[in-house]
Amino acid sequence: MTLITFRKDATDGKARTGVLSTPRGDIRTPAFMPVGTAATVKAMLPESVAATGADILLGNTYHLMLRPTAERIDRLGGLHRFMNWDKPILTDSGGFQVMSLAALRKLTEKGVTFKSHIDGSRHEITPERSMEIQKLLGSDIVMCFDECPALPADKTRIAQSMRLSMRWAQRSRDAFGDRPGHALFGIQQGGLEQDLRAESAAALTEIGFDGYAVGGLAVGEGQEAMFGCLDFASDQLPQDKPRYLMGVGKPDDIVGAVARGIDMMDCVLPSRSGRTGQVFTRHGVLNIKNARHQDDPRPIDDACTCPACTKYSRAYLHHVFRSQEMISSMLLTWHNLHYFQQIMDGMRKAIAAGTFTRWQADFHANRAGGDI
Ligand SMILES: CNc1nc2c(CCc3ccc(C(F)(F)F)cc3)c3[nH]c(N)nc(=O)c3cc2[nH]1
Ligand SMILES: [Zn+2]
Repeated sequence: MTLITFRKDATDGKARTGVLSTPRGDIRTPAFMPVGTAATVKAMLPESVAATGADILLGNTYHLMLRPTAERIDRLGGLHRFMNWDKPILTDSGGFQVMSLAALRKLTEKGVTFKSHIDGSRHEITPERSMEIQKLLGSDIVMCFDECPALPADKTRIAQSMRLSMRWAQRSRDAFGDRPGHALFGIQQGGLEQDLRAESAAALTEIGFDGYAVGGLAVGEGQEAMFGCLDFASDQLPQDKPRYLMGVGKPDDIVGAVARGIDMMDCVLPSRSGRTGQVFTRHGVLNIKNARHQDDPRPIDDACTCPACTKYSRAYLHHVFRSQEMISSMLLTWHNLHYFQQIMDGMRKAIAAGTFTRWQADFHANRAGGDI
């Protein structure tokens, strides 16, 4: 069984481009990973997600352990078979979702107990149980079980939480065992504190992982604080392994993160906002429900090659959104995911050509207003 290998093909400043190879397929980096929370990228067929250019998608331990349960998915052949996605899947470890979704949560050294937001049943996730669930799901890239502290929090609280996550990282590593062809990623914590992030990076590097996530960000700190943290956090992590910034983000967040050494990102934004009528374009954001679109025969973006832009007018998309037709979510989600993948493709090419600085300037100039 081949291992998972990360090949860096080029760098431009702190930005990198390369390929993360797995037995289920290659992931071109920098990579954007669509969120497929409960075994589906909402409003998209798997073949449509692949057509947008996604090489990997995200699944969720928390949601799937509650319904339909990891054991049932395992009995049915694993998550890839279950959801008809044969490319790589990365699953989060569940801790973040428990803290943001579940009720009556209790955090101890052992792990987290909570009440299901679906039926009120009681559950426990520990590093060991999280590894077991992710193994039952069959995901290719497994995340350590961690605690992502809610901000704002004082430095003492951030330090205690980070040190707990580092003990859980060791337990995750021990429970993951030796699984050729599957990767385990550690998650750096430490809030916005350079010294705590350094301590976390050192602890994770000592344990040894196939990739390193920057956790604890995109939790309301704002872009300036996030970029300030990335300015030092990336360099604290091993430079020969993939770096995954969790939960990011808007197009300009993504570009700024890649410029600071990030290789992989995920965000619900393109899919979730597509369902609310928010459309991302290279000239900025528009909302299709606005009355100004109701007679507009033009496509969303005449340079976009997605089905929404090549086959439909703004007037039509306005109509089906207003009428709450399912095709609205399908077309707008497809367009947004396609657009996010176009950004990644543009960055990969620019980094390989050594023209990333110019590409960034064009990216920001294009978005500077103008009627979209
Ligand atoms: C939105 N901001 C954010 N998201 C964050 C996430 C979730 C990422 C994720 C993974 C899978 C899914 C799924 F729906 F596809 F399943 C959805 C979201 C974090 N996850 C962990 N483990 N540690 C963190 O410290 C952390 C920080 C995060 N900031
Ligand atoms: Zn489009």
